[in-house]
Amino acid sequence: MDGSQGMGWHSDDEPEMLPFGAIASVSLGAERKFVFKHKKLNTKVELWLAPGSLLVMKGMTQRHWLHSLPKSKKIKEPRINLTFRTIVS
Ligand SMILES: O=C(O)CCC(=O)C(=O)O
Ligand SMILES: [Fe+2]
Repeated sequence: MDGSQGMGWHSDDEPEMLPFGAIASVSLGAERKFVFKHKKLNTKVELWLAPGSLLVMKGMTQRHWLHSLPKSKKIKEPRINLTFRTIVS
């Protein structure tokens, strides 16, 4: 997807996911901004996900933080994200 698409604020805390399991995210293609927002504190952390980068979210990250991938009209190149999660049944 290019910069016309993004992902709104959420936590990766679906019921089928292993609680507090690590989530690994590989970015390919266009560099995109990724933002964390604390659920209670007025704190944001912004980072750029470069192509080939690996982002690991683990432990209490999903409990305490939301994250989003903001849209950007400036970004015309496509990006692919591969996210690895542990699913429990
Ligand atoms: O595209 C990304 O880097 C993040 C995607 C994401 O947050 C998700 O799939 O839950
Ligand atoms: Fe997510």
